[in-house]
Amino acid sequence: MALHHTQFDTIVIGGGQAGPSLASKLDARGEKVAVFQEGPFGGTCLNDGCRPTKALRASAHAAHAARTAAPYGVHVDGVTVNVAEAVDRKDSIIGAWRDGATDYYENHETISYVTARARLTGKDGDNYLVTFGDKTVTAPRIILNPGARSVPPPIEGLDAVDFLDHHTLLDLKEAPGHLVVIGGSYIGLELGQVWSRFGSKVTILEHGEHIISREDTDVSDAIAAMLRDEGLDVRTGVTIDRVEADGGGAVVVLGDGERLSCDRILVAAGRIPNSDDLGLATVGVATDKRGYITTDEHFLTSAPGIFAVGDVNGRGAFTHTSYQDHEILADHLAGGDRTVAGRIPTYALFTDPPLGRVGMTEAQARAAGVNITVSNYEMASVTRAALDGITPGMIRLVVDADADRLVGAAIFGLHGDEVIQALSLLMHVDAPASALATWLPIHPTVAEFLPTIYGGLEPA
Ligand SMILES: Cc1cc2nc3c(=O)[nH]c(=O)nc-3n(C[C@H](O)[C@H](O)[C@H](O)COP(=O)(O)OP(=O)(O)OC[C@H]3O[C@@H](n4cnc5c(N)ncnc54)[C@H](O)[C@@H]3O)c2cc1C
Ligand SMILES: NC(=O)c1ccc[n+]([C@@H]2O[C@H](COP(=O)([O-])OP(=O)(O)OC[C@H]3O[C@@H](n4cnc5c(N)ncnc54)[C@H](O)[C@@H]3O)[C@@H](O)[C@H]2O)c1
Repeated sequence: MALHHTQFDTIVIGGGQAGPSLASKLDARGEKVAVFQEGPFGGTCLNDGCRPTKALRASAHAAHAARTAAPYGVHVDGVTVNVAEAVDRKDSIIGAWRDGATDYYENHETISYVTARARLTGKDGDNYLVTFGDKTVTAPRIILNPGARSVPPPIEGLDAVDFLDHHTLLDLKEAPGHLVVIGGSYIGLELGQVWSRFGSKVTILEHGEHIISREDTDVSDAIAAMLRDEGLDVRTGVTIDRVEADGGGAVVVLGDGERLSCDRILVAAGRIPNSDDLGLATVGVATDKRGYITTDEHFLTSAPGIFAVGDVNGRGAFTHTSYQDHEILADHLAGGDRTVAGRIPTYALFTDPPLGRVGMTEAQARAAGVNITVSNYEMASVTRAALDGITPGMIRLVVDADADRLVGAAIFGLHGDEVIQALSLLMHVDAPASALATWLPIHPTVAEFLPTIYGGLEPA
């Protein structure tokens, strides 16, 4: 920790995926900047989110590839997973990144990087007061990047058992015999599949009618089918009545009376913004009814000079949206004209194979009154998928027929997280959807089928 001043030009509260990079840019412009970060450098993404989960996903992929190698003429006997070694691998990759960045910020000659929880405590003239421990520092500009946190749903008895979340699950040294996952969305599906491949029996309990419910229902159902084929017990429309402690494990009692005995429970039932303990009321920063800080298209809150970036502003819940928030705000503070208006949503669900998404679902486009044409294609008919032997999935293009513009796409299957980005770029540069018809992709790749799929558009 190095507090170089007590009066700053900018104070960043929360070291998520936007704050430290903003601090570096403002520091490079000669500003006096402080960053307050509670917990390890790198926030959720680096420590218990995107990256450690993908490191373990890679171990799970290796196990799955070995177990299913026989049809390729490759015979691997007795595949076992040493979870402790997979976790060590994850820790060594993440630790190297975290240690390097921590060292950089903690020993920075001009940026004050402080490992502490900070709160807004009022205003003195043009300066906001920021308190940590028994100290107070001040600045006329505040950037809030405190992220979000997972919360357990209100299920009777859940608090009485030692349930896991995405943080504690990542450090298990052995796969639980039976892992029950509450919530069938990003976290539950990705981590449920990883632990199934590590050897756990996995049951996913989703109370909605479909898993990953923001997607078109046939896409959700295709993902559920893929997971069930792999041996996961994926249940939808489930009500959990209560949880009972049972020795070291638990019994999950469902609404229909079924009693599911399990060794551990993973709670993956949603996240809320970390806006409740920032002292927002002391300075007049408004939130919506779900606790997201309301901002304009430059991330300015209702208080002059206070900006909110990352998950806490409700304009995205991904590392790439938070990182882009930093780019937009840095540009704005330097007098540029970038805004968040018109940002096209894009993300992936990292099951294996993954779902890549951009723009609207078919259902959303229809609800928005767009005159759509739609084309669907089975991944099993894609040459590369057949060659690689990874055939679950589908590709969907949704086009505004009047404007000749792609309004959304879903690619569930091999390389879906990468191929979708060609379509995301097409939308970003506002190119005609018909450009796909004359595009020259590489053979044999998944993307090479996009012109063919474009040719199959029909009114929907
Ligand atoms: C299991 C999991 C997997 C994920 N996988 C992906 C993925 O594959 N791809 C993707 O794009 N996104 C993924 N996400 C989402 C992604 O992690 C977040 O959207 C991303 O980290 C952006 O967060 P942020 O910048 O808002 O802040 P965060 O990264 O959440 O960091 C905020 C930091 O601020 C600190 N803080 C909070 N309040 C204070 C305070 N008062 N004082 C000081 N410090 C404070 C917090 O302790 C935290 O360390 C995943 C999330 C989880 C949980
Ligand atoms: N691939 C990625 O980029 C990635 C990966 C992980 C997390 N994230 C981010 O983290 C956020 C949170 O992810 P998440 O999966 O925890 O939450 P989510 O909000 O996406 O989904 C929570 C799920 O839990 C279900 N649920 C809630 N209460 C339940 C109950 N009592 N019983 C059964 N089911 C219940 C909901 O119906 C929903 O399907 C996401 O919005 C995403 O932005 C992103």
